Amino acid sequence: MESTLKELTNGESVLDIKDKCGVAGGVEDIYGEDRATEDQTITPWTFSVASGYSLLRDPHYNKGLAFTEAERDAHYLRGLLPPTVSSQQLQEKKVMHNLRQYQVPLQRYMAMMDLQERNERLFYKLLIDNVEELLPVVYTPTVGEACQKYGGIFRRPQGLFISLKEKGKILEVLKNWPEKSIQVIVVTDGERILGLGDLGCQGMGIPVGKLSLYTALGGVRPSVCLPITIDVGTNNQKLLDDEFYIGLKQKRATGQEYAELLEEFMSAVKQNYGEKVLIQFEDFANHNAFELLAKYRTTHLVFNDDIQGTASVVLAGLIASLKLLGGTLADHTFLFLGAGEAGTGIAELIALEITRKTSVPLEEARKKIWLVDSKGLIVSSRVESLQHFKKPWAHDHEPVKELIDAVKAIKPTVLIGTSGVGKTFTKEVVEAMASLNPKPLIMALSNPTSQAECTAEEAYTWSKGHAIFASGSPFDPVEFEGRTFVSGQANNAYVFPGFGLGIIMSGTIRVHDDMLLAASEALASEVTEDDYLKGRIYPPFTNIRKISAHIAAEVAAKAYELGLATRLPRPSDLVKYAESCMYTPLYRSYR
Ligand SMILES: O=C([O-])CC(=O)C(=O)O
Ligand SMILES: [Mg+2]
Repeated sequence: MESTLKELTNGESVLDIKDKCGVAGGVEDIYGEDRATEDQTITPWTFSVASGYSLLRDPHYNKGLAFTEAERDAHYLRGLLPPTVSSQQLQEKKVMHNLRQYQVPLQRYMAMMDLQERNERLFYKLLIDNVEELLPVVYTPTVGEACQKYGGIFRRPQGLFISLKEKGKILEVLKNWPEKSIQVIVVTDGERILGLGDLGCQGMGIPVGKLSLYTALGGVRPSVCLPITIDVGTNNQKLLDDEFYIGLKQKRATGQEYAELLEEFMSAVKQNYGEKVLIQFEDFANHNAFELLAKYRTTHLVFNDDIQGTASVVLAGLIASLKLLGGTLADHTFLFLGAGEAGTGIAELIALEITRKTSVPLEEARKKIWLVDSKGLIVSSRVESLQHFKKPWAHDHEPVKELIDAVKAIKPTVLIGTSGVGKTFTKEVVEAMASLNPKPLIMALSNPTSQAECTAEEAYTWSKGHAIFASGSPFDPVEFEGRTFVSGQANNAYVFPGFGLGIIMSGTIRVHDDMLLAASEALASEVTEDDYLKGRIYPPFTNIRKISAHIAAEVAAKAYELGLATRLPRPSDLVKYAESCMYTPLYRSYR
């Protein structure tokens, strides 16, 4: 029988044939056991109740000193713990105290990662209760440094690594992951980590960090989150020469080889987890980011955080800022430094919002938006040589090389930095913005802090306290002439956790741009009078779970309206429903 099959298959695998005949086990066969033939291997999963030593070593269930007397008896923990029984609150106090002893941010990051590996609920309790203090530790800016040094500080693997070595076996690799039910994947190929460039396999810090925010900020259960790094090599010579580098030591695969691996990955994910797993692309280089989004947005539930998430957050800040600046979006003129994923993604969403609010056609709306890239202002005479995602922004104007000259020529009311290059909003640029506008809106979005186009202090002092400022990475409040300015953090972290929750809770199968607009409106409406008085156009992160519930509700409402939601009937109160879906990190009692 087997030899007949092999003859019949002409060398193709039995799985291929099964696929073609449409008899594959498909998504229901999550272990691949039905579809495997006798000569194919499957994973021998076992499930058992954790107890004793293994319970203490299981981060999902470990509670450390918080195991009660009864639990210590029932779960064979006697003697494995010292006599004292602590509350989670006391544990939290202790860990926060210990963390604050570390002066070096990277040590805090490592301590937090160790905690996540040791006691997951305590990790999330800390992150949720101390979000303003800990966000810069597990996320930008520290996560950037962690990725740069990832090999050196590597202890235990986190997430799933899919490299060129796994070509042809990606489905099996997915089955190696211990959780079977996955709702969100954040995936990177490490080619453009924040504004730090190609960090190859060490980009893993980003999916891990983003997903910890999915849980802490958006309330998505940790067990349904899967961080993935696709390793196709790196062109970063420093890493290739680094003996501690953890990735493939080869130059990046490109072209067909790259596309095939990604195609196998996308198919395997859908096959293994079904239609409703959200795949968030993160920190891919421009060319791949745009292509992957265009290629998969009609067949998969995909979301590019750098193009779409950043756009939604920045648009929210712009909508909110109208209370301070006056006018409508269509009355403003926007100038970007940087015409990559973030720049063009934001530009497109601003134009879309203008068309939704007015009768202005998209082509006209785009004319209010100008972009500068490394070669200068994007103008129509350059159109032939422009990458396709820049072409819509090539307006009629004479060539301008420098940003400062573009500011003087275009006279923007809003200046947005998405260049990935630090210190590019010079004193001259900020002063020019301030001379053109009573309240210049300046956003320095590049991450981490070292790549910010200018600092909060520079924006306020150079504009003599007139600028409204927001940045991608956080800055401390700034004192200027007796006033305290608190800047907002225009980071996609405001939106993606709530956005993802909205999609998951409604069973939405595709991302639609109108859902991004809904998220922007929801976030903008959370800015209070008190925030405006301090000069901020984003709410503080302290209330982020409440904000995420609102974003989730608005995104879900839009999905239902568009007929893209599959969870029926639609809950009548979506905010309440979102809140009820959210993970809480309090310990549970064990029977
Ligand atoms: O990770 C962040 O802080 C924001 C982001 O997506 C990026 O800079 O690529
Ligand atoms: Mg990113």
